[in-house]
Formats: sequence, structure tokens, C-alpha cells
Amino acid sequence: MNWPKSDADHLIASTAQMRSFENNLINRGMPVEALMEKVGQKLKDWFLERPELLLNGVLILVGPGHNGGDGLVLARELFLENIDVSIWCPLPITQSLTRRHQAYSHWLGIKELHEEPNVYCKTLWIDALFGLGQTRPLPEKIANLLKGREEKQPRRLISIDVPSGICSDTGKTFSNVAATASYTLTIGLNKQGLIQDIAIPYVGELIRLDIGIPQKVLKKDKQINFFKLAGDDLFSIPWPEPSSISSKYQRGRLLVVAGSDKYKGAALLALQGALASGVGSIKALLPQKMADNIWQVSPEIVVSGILGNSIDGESEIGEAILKHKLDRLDSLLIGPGLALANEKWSDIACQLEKFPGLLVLDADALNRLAFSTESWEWINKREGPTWLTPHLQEFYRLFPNLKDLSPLDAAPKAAKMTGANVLLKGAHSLIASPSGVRWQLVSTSSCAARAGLGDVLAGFVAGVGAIGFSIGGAMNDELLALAALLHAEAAKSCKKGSKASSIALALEKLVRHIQCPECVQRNI
Ligand SMILES: NC(=O)C1=CN([C@@H]2O[C@H](COP(=O)(O)OP(=O)(O)OC[C@H]3O[C@@H](n4cnc5c(N)ncnc54)[C@H](O)[C@@H]3O)[C@@H](O)[C@H]2O)[C@@H](O)CC1
Ligand SMILES: Nc1ncnc2c1ncn2[C@@H]1O[C@H](COP(=O)(O)OP(=O)(O)O)[C@@H](O)[C@H]1O
Ligand SMILES: [K+]
Repeated sequence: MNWPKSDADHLIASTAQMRSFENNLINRGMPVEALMEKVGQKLKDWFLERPELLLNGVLILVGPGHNGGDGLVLARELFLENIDVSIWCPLPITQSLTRRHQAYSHWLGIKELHEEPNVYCKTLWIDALFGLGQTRPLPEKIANLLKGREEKQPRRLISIDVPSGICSDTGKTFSNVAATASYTLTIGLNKQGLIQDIAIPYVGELIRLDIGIPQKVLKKDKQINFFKLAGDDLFSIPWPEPSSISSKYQRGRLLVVAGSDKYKGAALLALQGALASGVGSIKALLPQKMADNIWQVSPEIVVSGILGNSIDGESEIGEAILKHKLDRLDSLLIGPGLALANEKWSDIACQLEKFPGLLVLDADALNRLAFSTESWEWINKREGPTWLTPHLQEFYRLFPNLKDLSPLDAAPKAAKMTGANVLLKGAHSLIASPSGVRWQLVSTSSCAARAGLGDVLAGFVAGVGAIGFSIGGAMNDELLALAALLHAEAAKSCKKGSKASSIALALEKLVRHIQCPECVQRNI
């Protein structure tokens, strides 16, 4: 695994891992007091850089543990900067360091509330109630207060480390109530629960405050195999670059099996995604109507077979696939817009098993496999690599035995069970490899969650995969993660709008930029 860098910015930690890093520092001699002071200083700097947040004063909700301690150091520092600060400590403080900070804050003269704060007040609330130490539902009075606050002053609250009420491992609330933050200032490393789709409404914008965990401590931990991917990682992307003398057939040969009379647009969108990847050659098996017209919109595509059509407008793929010479391909995408025909998976199973290139299964190919007698176990029979690109419903349909697991746990399990790489699509899509490495996309754009984007993604990953396969024959695990990141970034930055075909064009431009930055600068 070479990408992204295995540093504090990219590692995603579980609660136990975060605790173990902290303990490592403390056992080596770093005083707990110094660590808390460091956190407090970082918090102070962050707030002072944003004076608009402090205009109506600040109320810090202080919890019993070290999260409360962080809040008290922040309270002291802001007070010393002449900010209007008050604190509220609703529970008896249990950590002695936190108690000492409370005593000092009292001596300094920082205002302390003795009654519940008013949820209507315009003061900014800072949630330093509970952090990593959460294992149970919030006390009722705090739950009601946080609920009331969100109703009366939505998002006028910032959480330290973890929003109170959220599990830092799963991202779930302990009891359907949690602090709803505009920002969560998380300390040291990103905690895995905070980036899960389910936590996004509570976490708001996630900011990581660096506390200088030395690289040698991070490197030593072999357990860390979970990485965050965001826009900045595009600059270090290991794009698969064929040799400069390679012909179109040595730059990836892709076959796309997509579309039906029922879903007419999906094939074109998948082909647009494939074209954006820069793959050398694209062939397609299409329904007759699309095959007749595709040359007018995408003359680059070679139609190499026609799919059958059921009375209900679903595509029958068996015969066309069996007729095709698969051994001349690097990658084969099956799925977008096929609909569910009454075909047996066993008709094509043998040929697909022997196909040595990359097989990408998307949408209705996943559904057809899910409803077949072969089911997910069949994937293990494949000789070549397989990538699966389901959204959540497709995923659980294919892996019903994993339905009690969260996406975070289920995706790596599916990868291990099948030997396939899994891209589980969502707001923060998750990529899992059979080796146990996981990546998760963050800072994606929700306005791009529109129909057809998955088709573009499927075509794009299959194209990138074909290029990768044509170079080495073996697939790098990170290639699927890389393709998913590019797609998400194109969706985010597309100036022409958020519809799938606009995003396919933005994706093509982004790839061009990575392949040849000078060409884009010269506007060629
Ligand atoms: N060791 C340190 O000095 C550092 C501590 N840090 C801070 O410390 C936090 C972790 O501190 P702690 O381990 O003290 O944990 P917390 O501050 O999350 O608090 C745990 C305490 O709250 C109680 N508690 C948890 N959930 C409760 C509930 N629902 N109702 C009532 N009581 C509840 C627990 O019994 C325990 O006493 C981190 O989140 C972070 O904010 C970090 O700043 C890094 C450095
Ligand atoms: N809330 C969201 N924020 C950002 N991206 C999202 C969100 N929801 C879905 N996506 C992305 O949108 C795409 C949708 O794919 P998919 O569900 O297959 O749609 P379709 O089948 O309509 O093309 C995926 O890339 C997914 O990661
Ligand atoms: K908190």
C-alpha cells in the first residue's frame, strides 16, 4: 500500500487505536497535562482565527472526563483573550486533571452557570461533555437539552473531539439523541465513527486538530489499515500510466455490457464514464436501439454485439457474452441499466470464471447474481480479479448474511469472503480490499447524488481498471479507491452542473489534468 501516505492526516482510527497512541506517548514520558494543554492551545487557535463565531460569547458544556478538561483549558485561554466565556458542568467531575482545571477556572473568575442554560440564547455552545469515553446513552436532562438546542438554535454548537451522544467507532447515536454540531474539532486522528454516513448530520464539518503524534508511533502500528481520501490526495495519485509507445490495445481494452429498453440512458452514461478514463479501446454489447444510435453521440465506441430484449424491456446478456472473445479484454463491465431478466447466471458463469481480466459487476449484474442459485460464493471461482460497485441496497441483497453489520464492517468482510475489491457507494463511499485495507472518501458533495452518477462511476472504474490491468496484468488494490476519489472530486467540482453527463465531462477533464497538466493549462 503506497497511497495515500500513512500519516496522521490520512489514518482513520478506532477508539482503541486512538487510546493506544495516546498511551504510547504518555508511557514514553509525555505528561497527560502537557497533552491536554496542547489540545487546548490548538482549540484556542482555531477559535481565534474565526472571531465571527465568538461575537455573542461562548458557553462551554463541561463533562466529567478529559473531554471536559479540554473544554476547561479552552475556556481559560479564551477568557484570557477577553472573550465572554462561561462554563456549565452538569455532572460531577470524575477526572482529577479536569477537577484541577475547574478549580483554576473558578479562581480566575470565569462565569459558571448553576442552572441549565437557555436553549434560545445566541451564545455559541461548545460541547465538551463526552468524547472518546462514551459507551452509553446521554443522561436524560442532557439529551433533552441538546435536542432543544438544535430545535431553537440549529447548529449553533461546536463539538470537541466527538459530538456527545455519538459512538466514535460506529458513528451511531446511543439513543437517537446527540449534539448536532456545525463543526466537530477532532483531536489527533480522525475517528472512524465520525466519517460514517450515519454520523454526518451530527458531526457537521469535521476538522482534525494535529497534536503531533510522531510518525514513528504511527508507523509502528500495523493494525492501522484504514485511510481517508480527499481532494488533496489527487496531487499524489498513482495514476496507471502505460508506456509512451503503447498502442490503443496496450492502453486497456474494455467491454461494457449495459443498457436495456427499460433503462435507456444508463449504457450511454457508463460509456461516458469509460471514455473519461482514457482507456485505449472500448467495445460494447448494447440493446438494438442504443446500438443503432450510439455512433452519433459517441463515435469512439465499437458495438461488438447486440443484447437480447425480453417482452418487459429487460436485456438478455447470455448469448452476446458467450459469443464474445473475452480473452482479448483487460476489463469487462456488466450491469448498468440491464434490468432484471429471467436469465440464469449459470449460462455465463463458466465463461466469466475463466476470464483472466478484471470483471466489474455493477447494478443489475449484482442483483442477478444475488437472486441466482450461485449467489456471492460464485465470485470465489473467478480466475481474474473482480470489483463490485454496489450501493447499500444492492450490497445487502447480495450479502444477506451481512445485513446485521454496519457498512464499515460489512464491506471488508465481503471483500474477504469473495476475494473481490468492494466499492460500497454512499455519501462517504467505502472501498475495501481482500487484504483488509480500507479507504473512505470524505468531503464529497451531496448535491451530486443524482440518478445516473453510479453508471458513470461504473464505466469509469472499469476503464481505469482496464488501464491498470494492461500495464501489469495484476491489479493494485488502491486503483479502485483512486477511481472512486476522482469520480467524487469531479462531481464536487463540476462547474457545468450536477447531472451525470456533465460530471462525466468534468471527470474526463480531471483525468486529462492528471495525465497532462500542461495541456489543460494551455486550454488544449
Ligand atoms: N489523555 C489526555 O489528556 C487527552 C485527552 N483527550 C480528551 O479526552 C477525551 C477522552 O477522555 P475520557 O477518557 O475522560 O472520556 P470522556 O471525556 O469522554 O468522559 C468519560 C467520562 O464520562 C462518563 N460518561 C460517558 N458517557 C456518559 C453518559 N452517557 N452519561 C454519564 N456519564 C458518562 C464516563 O463514565 C467517564 O467518567 C477525548 O475525547 C479528548 O477530548 C484528548 O484531548 C487527547 C489527550
Ligand atoms: N449523500 C451523498 N453525498 C455524496 N455522494 C453521494 C451521496 N449519495 C450517493 N452518492 C454518490 O452518488 C453515486 C450514486 O450511485 P448509484 O446509487 O449507483 O446511483 P445510480 O444507480 O442512479 O447511478 C455514487 O457515486 C455515490 O457514492
Ligand atoms: K464532545
